[in-house]
Amino acid sequence: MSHPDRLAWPEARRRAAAAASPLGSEEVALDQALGRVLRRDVAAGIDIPHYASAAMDGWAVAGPGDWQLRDGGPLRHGEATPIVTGGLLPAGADAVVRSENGHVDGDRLVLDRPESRDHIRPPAEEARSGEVLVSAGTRLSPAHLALAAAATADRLEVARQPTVTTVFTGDEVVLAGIPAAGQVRDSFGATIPTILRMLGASPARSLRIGDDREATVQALRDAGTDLVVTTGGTGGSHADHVRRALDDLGADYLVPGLASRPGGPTLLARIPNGPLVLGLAGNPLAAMLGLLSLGDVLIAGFTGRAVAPLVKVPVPASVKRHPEATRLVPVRAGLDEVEWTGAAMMRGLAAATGVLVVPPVGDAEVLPLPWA
Ligand SMILES: Nc1nc2c(c(=O)[nH]1)N[C@H]1C(S)=C(S)[C@@H](COP(=O)(O)OP(=O)(O)OC[C@H]3O[C@@H](n4cnc5c(N)ncnc54)[C@H](O)[C@@H]3O)O[C@H]1N2
Ligand code: MOO
Repeated sequence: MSHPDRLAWPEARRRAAAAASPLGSEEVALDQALGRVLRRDVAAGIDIPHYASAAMDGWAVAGPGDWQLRDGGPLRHGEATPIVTGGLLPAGADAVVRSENGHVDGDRLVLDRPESRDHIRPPAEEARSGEVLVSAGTRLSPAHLALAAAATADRLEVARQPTVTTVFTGDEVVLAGIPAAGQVRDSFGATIPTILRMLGASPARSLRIGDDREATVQALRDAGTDLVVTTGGTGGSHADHVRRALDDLGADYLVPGLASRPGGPTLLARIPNGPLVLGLAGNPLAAMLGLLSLGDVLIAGFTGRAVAPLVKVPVPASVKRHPEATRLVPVRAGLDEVEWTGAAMMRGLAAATGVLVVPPVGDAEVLPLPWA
């Protein structure tokens, strides 16, 4: 069994970010692309907008008022025609008068108040045909999809998502009802696959195993997915088998442990000719923060997603540093540390909107929560 050195948090994140390479891509319809990582730039297929239109309901006019009303264009100097927002501006029009700023008198349009602007949306105001509007590497939001539709895209080339097996260990874990003394209710079955999906992976299978070396070896060896995420069993006790099983399988440790509090036992390893394994501690807060620390950048590597640098902030006076380890501190919006942040507690993280990453020296960084 290995006796791992714990890596500094930023170095562990760098190793996790470099651990996987993009898996390849597939084409999906726009309405299937939310949350996927774009692999080919989306360029405007036409000028956006591609015709001059009215920005307000009212009349398209040519020249200064008053105007002779007519039904449709083209307009000559001194003529006007009704138009609605988004309507094609008739040839000859040089402005739109809003309906509330003019009135019709017989066959004339009379201006009641001068307009401060022309209320015309000119062609190509937003983008020129061919201009790149969404870059490869972007995780697609609803706004990106609406923009891609305006750019006339029908299908998008997106990254294949890494498949994940989750392996939850622990003889003492129960799934329902009142746990007996010595048992705990499961914190992970309903949450970790969902978080993995939020981070851009495709959870394929969940297994539950007892504290058993052979069962752990088998679960890791037979997973058949790009990634395996385990919980519990990362320690050195007689009941902890994740490291022993990885050693049995000849795994290489990319992150043997993390110099963080909590989440110290978090590991990342590669099984030869097999999956990457992200081993999370059993303590619920430690597991969640280990997953957010390394899982996000790891999945970004599998999908080619660009990772934005974390926002740096001074360490608030109220937040204590740890002399050797990076503290992972659940905080509210104003960077106030929440209560109940013991490694086995969930009450603090449930109240938090982010995690402050507090190194032994230097500025802190803010790790966003994917659900906040
Ligand atoms: N002698 C030492 N003991 C411990 C050390 C140490 O350095 N020396 N490290 C502590 C730290 S830090 C952590 S974190 C844990 C790591 O534990 P494991 O990853 O081996 O996890 P387990 O021992 O299996 O479980 C720990 C804890 O978590 C509970 N658990 C496990 N699964 C679930 C689940 N699905 N839902 C809710 N809670 C779960 C489990 O019942 C234990 O209470 O080790 C410390 N000990
Ligand atoms: O690393 Mo443990 O995570 O503090 O409970």
